[in-house]
Amino acid sequence: MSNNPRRVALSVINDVLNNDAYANIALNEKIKSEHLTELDKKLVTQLVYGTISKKITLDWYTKPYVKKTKKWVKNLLAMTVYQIIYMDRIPTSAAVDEAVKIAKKQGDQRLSGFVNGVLRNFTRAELRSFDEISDSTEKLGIQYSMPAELTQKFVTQFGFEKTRQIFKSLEEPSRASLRVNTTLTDVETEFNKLSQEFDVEKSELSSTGIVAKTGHFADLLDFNDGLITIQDESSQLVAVALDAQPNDKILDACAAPGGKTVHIAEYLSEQGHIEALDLYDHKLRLIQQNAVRLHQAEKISLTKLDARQSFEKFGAERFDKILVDAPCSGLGLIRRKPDIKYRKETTDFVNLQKVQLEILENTCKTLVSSGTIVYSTCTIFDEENFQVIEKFLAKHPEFEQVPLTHEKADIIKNGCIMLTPDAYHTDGFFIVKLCKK
Ligand SMILES: C[S@@+](CC[C@H](N)C(=O)[O-])C[C@H]1O[C@@H](n2cnc3c(N)ncnc32)[C@H](O)[C@@H]1O
Repeated sequence: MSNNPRRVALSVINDVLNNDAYANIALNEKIKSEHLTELDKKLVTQLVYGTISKKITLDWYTKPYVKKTKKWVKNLLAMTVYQIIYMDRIPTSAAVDEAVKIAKKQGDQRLSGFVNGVLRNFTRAELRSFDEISDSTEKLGIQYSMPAELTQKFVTQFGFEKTRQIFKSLEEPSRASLRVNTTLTDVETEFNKLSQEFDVEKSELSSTGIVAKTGHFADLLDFNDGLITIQDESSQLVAVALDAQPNDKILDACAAPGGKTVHIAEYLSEQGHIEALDLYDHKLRLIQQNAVRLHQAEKISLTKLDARQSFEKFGAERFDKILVDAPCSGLGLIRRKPDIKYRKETTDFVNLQKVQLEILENTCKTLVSSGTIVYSTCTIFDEENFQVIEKFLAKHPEFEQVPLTHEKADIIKNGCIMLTPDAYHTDGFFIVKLCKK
């Protein structure tokens, strides 16, 4: 018998919002372990991502009726209000009845009465208007479900209007972004093939990129055979910036799951080589899987190593090029991973910057003279981007910045690629290139 999809969704939402689980991992595990029909799997996915991404807004809607209650009850109310407001095909009465049943089963008679009362009050009243909120920054945060501290951070760096544009674009569904492995096929051939089945477009940003509004590309034969891979258009610009030459020896300091490692490898001949590092065995295995699938495994060595030990491991002047695709807050990924915005560690910019600088500091000693470092992050905040580079260059006069260029001039800021998620509907992303004199 199939399990109740709302109960399954609530347990994932509780794990993510109350116990800091990652939404994608918690959801995948639950979907695998519970008996659900294909239709229910879709419903669970929508309830989980919809409720998590709009949690602050949803709580605000029921706030007048809820003084204090348990966290899971608040999550249940939010998930139900999400269905009532955003899912036209679910009748309000069905959403409320299901919530009351869950409250009775997971709590008791009193809690189910409370849930029933709140939801009846909510459905009887007119939907609150955001115009009730007088402070414009607070209003923006509540309207787009962004925590207050983070909203303030966006407004401080980008200004009010740009922040609104970014938040608005984060509400739109993510697109699927593919990269063609040009060592095995060409963009035209893949584009024509994919066009027969999907509504695809060529990427505006990456010459080897193809984008689609929807589609399950990981099930395709060409994905399995390594002719195409899934990679955001922004990430596709990193290997291009590194400009690997066929015989280069390259250090990929923070490599897992290896999306950029395999892309760089595609530029190398048999004489070229990449040392790919990461902290965890299970993550190194992901690089290996990618490398095998894209037919690049012979050019890549995997080492479990803290990149801050690169010099001790590899010695001086060992690499022609280095990629530091640094561990970061990931705040450029909110559209695809909405739970990121609620994580405490994502706004610990001091500690993140410290680690980012330490990685650059150590790896740079392994670079040959005239060698280049590309530093990239999937975040758009200065602390993890421009400030890191300013501090690094201030301490290392032997390095200088190499300005990056792109035919879309609006993605270049101070010689770096800086993609905000609203501009081309990509992840938020940053790339800078440095050269050792
Ligand atoms: C942004 S992700 C890299 C994504 C990867 N370059 C790609 O394109 O698929 C950062 C990676 O750095 C790893 N990492 C974090 N701290 C590290 C360190 N001190 N040394 C090496 N790797 C580290 C993380 O485990 C994570 O896999």
